Amino acid sequence: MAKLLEVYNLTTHFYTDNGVVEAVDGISYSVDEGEIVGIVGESGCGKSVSALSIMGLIPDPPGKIVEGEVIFDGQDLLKLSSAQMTQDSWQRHCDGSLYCDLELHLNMTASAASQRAAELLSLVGIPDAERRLKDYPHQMSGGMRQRVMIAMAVSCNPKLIIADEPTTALDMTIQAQILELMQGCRPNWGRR
Ligand SMILES: Nc1ncnc2c1ncn2[C@@H]1O[C@H](COP(=O)(O)OP(=O)(O)OP(=O)(O)O)[C@@H](O)[C@H]1O
Repeated sequence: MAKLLEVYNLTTHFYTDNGVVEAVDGISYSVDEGEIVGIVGESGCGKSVSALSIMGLIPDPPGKIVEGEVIFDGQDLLKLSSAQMTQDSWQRHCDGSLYCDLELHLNMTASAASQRAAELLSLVGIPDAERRLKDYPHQMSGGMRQRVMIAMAVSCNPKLIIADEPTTALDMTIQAQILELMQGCRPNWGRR
């Protein structure tokens, strides 16, 4: 299977008043197309920082990626400028609504985007999805908001999703449903 993501010797440090925190210390791994890779480790071992490093979201200062390569789809992401990273599809799910994502990134008409957004909300287990589409975040429960984020993550059929503790705020039943959903809908992420 083709390699989708290759991480070599990724090393991220934070330069704090109390010294250098070697948060990520030379990790290497790869992810094939359609493959699920789990990263486990004790609290503070660098799981989140390694994910943020890949996405170009390390706050600099105090953080810095001091070494490594992150090859996604044949391109070294660490060599891209921040403007290129922002323009690129990498960070498109960091803001905006589900509906706007569909309109902007898949060039859907407003009514098609609305219909697909309702489908995606149903897919992640939000009841009465059409009505809920018009809700503001504060009108939803924490678990619902988390499921909307997952719907946004899968909405544009991404090749890769980096999910950092995607089920933490959810109860056990919903946790299982979300993991099943993420597992079951790759590589087309639920697209019919
Ligand atoms: N902005 C920062 N400034 C200084 N140190 C930081 C910063 N962000 C993270 N760290 C440090 O980097 C290390 C790795 O943190 P990270 O959040 O990646 O851990 P984690 O493995 O995801 O932990 P957990 O499982 O508890 O979420 C920790 O020692 C943390 O204190």
